[in-house]
Amino acid sequence: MSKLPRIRFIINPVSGTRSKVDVAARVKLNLDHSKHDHDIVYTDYAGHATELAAAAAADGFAIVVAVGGDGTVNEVARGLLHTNTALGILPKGSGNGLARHLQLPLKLDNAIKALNTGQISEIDSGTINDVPFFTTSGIGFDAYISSVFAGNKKRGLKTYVELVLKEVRAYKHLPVKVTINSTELETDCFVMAFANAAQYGNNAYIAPLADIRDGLLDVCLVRQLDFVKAINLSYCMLTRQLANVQSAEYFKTTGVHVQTEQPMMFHADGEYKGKATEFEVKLNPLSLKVVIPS
Ligand SMILES: Nc1ncnc2c1ncn2[C@@H]1O[C@H](COP(=O)(O)OP(=O)(O)OP(=O)(O)O)[C@@H](O)[C@H]1O
Repeated sequence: MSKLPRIRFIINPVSGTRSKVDVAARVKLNLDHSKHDHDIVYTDYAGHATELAAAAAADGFAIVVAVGGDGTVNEVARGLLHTNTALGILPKGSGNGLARHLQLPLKLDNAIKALNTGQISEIDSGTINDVPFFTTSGIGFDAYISSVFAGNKKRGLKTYVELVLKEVRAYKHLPVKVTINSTELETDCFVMAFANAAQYGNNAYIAPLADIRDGLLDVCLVRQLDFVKAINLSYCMLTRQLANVQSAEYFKTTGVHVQTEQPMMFHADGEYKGKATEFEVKLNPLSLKVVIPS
């Protein structure tokens, strides 16, 4: 029997904005079969990828590759947390936040080839109310946008930008009580982002200084937003700069507690997760192995 390290590809057949390519055929063509054995499985329903990934980890697979968007990456990564099995990514979504942060190739053939020569590294992960995230989570406007985006049949960056521009004027900040680095803060909150990676995806940098291996969350708080601040913040996000202090404030911390009077929406890696009046956000240092380009 072959003793080669094994790779499992988990394909979400419903993810991606691009035309449906035959991933199995491209894997056959580009994977170095002298280095790895592989198999390919497909998800049948939302949440299935976590079960498939956890089963692969328990079975001793060296690498499990998420083939899909950030939702699929999140589900696969959850199944691999605190195991010896590393996460690989063939990015097929519209944002591809973790793939971009880790500087993985975005083109399918190149992403497969990168697995042949990649090295294993460890990254932090976070939880918001016990829901794991790997790039960002957040409460307020960005969660509201993910809730609207989730019900939108059209995907992609253009749809997303149109949606943000349409909703940003109507959305209202809410009062929150935040405990961060032992300091209590009573403030308005338009959006509070908890960043493990620097970007949401699509090279939109909500926390330009975030380091995915530093054991810390980068918190970005936007208390209120008007038109001028929105322009400043958007410009800074797209040029990877910190926004001025009138627009946004940044904190580094191992955890955050937030209490609100009115229920606020929250998201994990861009997936809407519901509403709550209390949020416990935590960081789990070096809790996930990943394959990165060597
Ligand atoms: N077989 C399936 N049928 C229906 N939904 C699925 C299936 N497999 C996975 N899903 C769900 O599909 C959702 C979307 O997946 P994903 O985020 O990877 O793709 P995407 O939405 O096209 O990408 P992006 O979020 O980058 O735009 C996930 O929430 C996942 O739970």
